[in-house]
Amino acid sequence: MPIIAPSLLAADFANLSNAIDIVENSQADWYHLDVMDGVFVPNISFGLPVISSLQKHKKKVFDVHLMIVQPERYIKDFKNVGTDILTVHYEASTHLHRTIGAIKEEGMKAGVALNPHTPVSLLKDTLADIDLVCLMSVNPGFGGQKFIEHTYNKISELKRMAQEVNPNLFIEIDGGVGLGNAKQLVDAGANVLVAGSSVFGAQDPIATVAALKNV
Ligand SMILES: O=C(CO)[C@H](O)[C@H](O)COP(=O)(O)O
Ligand SMILES: [Fe+2]
Repeated sequence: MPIIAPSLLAADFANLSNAIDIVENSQADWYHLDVMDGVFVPNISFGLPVISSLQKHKKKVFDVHLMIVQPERYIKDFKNVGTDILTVHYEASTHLHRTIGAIKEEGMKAGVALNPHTPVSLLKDTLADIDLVCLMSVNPGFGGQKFIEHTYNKISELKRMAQEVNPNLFIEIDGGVGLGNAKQLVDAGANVLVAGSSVFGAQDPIATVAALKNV
C-alpha cells in the first residue's frame, strides 16, 4: 500500500484544524507541507510559524517540501518545528551532498525533489545517501495543476536505479495525483503519493484518502 501524504496547500488556511482532523482521522500517513519563498517558485505559501502551530496538534509525520533558495540555511529551524522528513530541491542546492548530510545530522530523513525538467540520472552519485526522492509531476509553485505524463518514465528509471543502491528509497510523486492515476503510479514504482486538491477538494476527503490508500 502506498504512503498517502495529503498536501495542506489545498486546505482552507482559515480552518487548518479541520485539515488536521482529516489527516489524523483518515488512513493518511504523512502531512505534506509545501513551503514556498516567492523566489525559487513564483508563489509564497507558509513557513515556520504556521508549521510550529500545527506541530502542537499532530501525531503523524511531517513531510516538508522546501521550494526555497538556499534551503541549507533553515535545516535546524525546520527540525525545531517537528519536521520528520526534509526535502530540498536539487535545483536549489549547490552543495547537495553536504545538505543531505546536514539534514541527517539533525535526525531527520533527507529528501531531494526534482523539477519535471531535471533527469533522475543526476542523482546517480547521491542516491545511496538519500531517504526520499520527490518527483515533481507538475511545475512547482501551485496546487491543482495537470499531471505531467512523462513522470511514469522517470519513476521506472528511478526504481531501477534504487534497486541497486537503495531498495528502501521512498519514491514520492507530487502534483496532479488523484484517483485517476494513483494505481498506475504505484504500479510504476511509486510508494508515496502526495495529494492536495484531490483530497481537500473532495466531497469526502477521508473516503478519498481511503480510496487512494487502497488502489
Ligand atoms: O509541491 C506542490 C506544488 O508545488 C504540491 O505539493 C502539489 O502541487 C500538490 O497539489 P495538487 O495535488 O493539488 O497538485
Ligand atoms: Fe509538494
